[in-house]
Amino acid sequence: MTWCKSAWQKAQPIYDQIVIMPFIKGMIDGTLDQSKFNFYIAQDARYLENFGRALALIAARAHRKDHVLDFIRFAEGAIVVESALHAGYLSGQDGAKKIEVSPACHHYNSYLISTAAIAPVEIAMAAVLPCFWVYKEVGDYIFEHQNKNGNPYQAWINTYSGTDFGIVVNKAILICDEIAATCTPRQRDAMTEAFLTGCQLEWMFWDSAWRLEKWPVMA
Ligand SMILES: Cc1ncc(C[n+]2csc(CCO)c2C)c(N)n1
Repeated sequence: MTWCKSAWQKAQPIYDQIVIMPFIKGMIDGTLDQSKFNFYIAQDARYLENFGRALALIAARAHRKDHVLDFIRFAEGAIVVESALHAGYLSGQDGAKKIEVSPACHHYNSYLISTAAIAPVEIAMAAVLPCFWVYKEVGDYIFEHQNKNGNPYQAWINTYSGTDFGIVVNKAILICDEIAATCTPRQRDAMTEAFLTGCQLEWMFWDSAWRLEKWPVMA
């Protein structure tokens, strides 16, 4: 079995808990409270900037030249393409108002940047894979079960269930399998651990938006 298939099998319990989250159910039927979605989008803007930087760091550290190029393109996608989706949802709101990063977003950003900067590069690649793969699976799941009548979250759903995004995700999966095939069992286990951590952080990101998460103590 490929590394990706076995990693996904291990992540299945996390994925199963993601698709039943109230945030996801709300996007499916279109009833998700606008304030929770706005919180999510605002946090995601802070996340995407860091994610783009993490991908650029991995590009710089990749061993194969074709992987350098792939990760440069992923980084561009994170910053440019995704920002367009965000701009659509945030239009009409005060773009200059930079919201405070939530604890879950802060934690995810720190994990991505530190892993991309100093972990062995195969672990860094595994750590960012859930950002692609979980979104593809969740996007497809929502698309299949959605209420299409005036769902305010249609643009989001179309982005992550679309074929263009599918091609990018398949590329990220293929790269991890290519790298895992060159690794020792111990390195592959470390990749799996990083992959599972990324999946947990994806769950936490949606959970924090549902709770409009705040810092437990403030100045
Ligand atoms: C918390 C969070 N995780 C993953 C994504 C999805 N995503 C963001 S950038 C990118 C790759 C390049 O387009 C992908 C798949 C998101 N938006 N927010």
